[in-house]
Amino acid sequence: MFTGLSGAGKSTIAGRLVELLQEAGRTVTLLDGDEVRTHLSAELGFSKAGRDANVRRIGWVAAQIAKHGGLAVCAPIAPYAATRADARRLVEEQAGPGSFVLVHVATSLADCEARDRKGLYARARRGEIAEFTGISDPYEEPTDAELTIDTRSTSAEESARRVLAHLLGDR
Ligand SMILES: Nc1ncnc2c1ncn2[C@@H]1O[C@H](COP(=O)(O)OS(=O)(=O)O)[C@@H](OP(=O)(O)O)[C@H]1O
Ligand SMILES: Nc1ncnc2c1ncn2[C@@H]1O[C@H](COP(=O)(O)OP(=O)(O)O)[C@@H](O)[C@H]1O
Repeated sequence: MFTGLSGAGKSTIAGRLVELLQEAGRTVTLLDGDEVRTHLSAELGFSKAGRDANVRRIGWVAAQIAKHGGLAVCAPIAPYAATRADARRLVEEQAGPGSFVLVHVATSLADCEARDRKGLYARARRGEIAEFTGISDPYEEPTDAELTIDTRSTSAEESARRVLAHLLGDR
């Protein structure tokens, strides 16, 4: 599971990771934040309860996939440590210790805001989006990530290859 602020680079790195896994002959399911919000969590908002339910659903689906030997790559913001821990527990209960890998895409708020690819930070600063992660809603930095990625010094390609190496056991 990737975690990080909006615009940190989760989807970009996760998308490339999926391609690399497929090239390595692995079957992989991508549970991207935006797609999950459209298909699995359409009725949920961005309150703490909404986010928790969303991330637990992702964890549950990933656990089912992992249980049957598949690989799920997930890329939600997942701002709450306890909820990420729930997802970890759900997956490890089904697929064993070490089967859940947390990747913190640790792009700073200042950098995400400078990119502001979707214009969401500007809207959040104007008060047009309530409860926006990093602006008016919390992001709890992980202390239990298996990998931490600094996108200032690591390209998306290199980041995806680092995660791939970790997943394929080349640690
Ligand atoms: N209030 C608020 N806060 C944060 N993000 C918001 C909000 N409203 C809409 N969006 C858009 O929703 C995307 C994040 O959804 P997630 O499902 O990943 O969030 S969470 O894990 O449930 O917290 C996020 O997408 P990414 O930019 O890809 O992370 C935003 O585009
Ligand atoms: N080193 C990097 N790794 C990942 N994305 C990067 C990097 N440098 C710049 N970017 C850009 O940052 C943006 C990240 O957007 P996205 O992947 O949708 O983030 P998220 O899914 O975390 O919201 C993209 O436009 C991407 O091209």
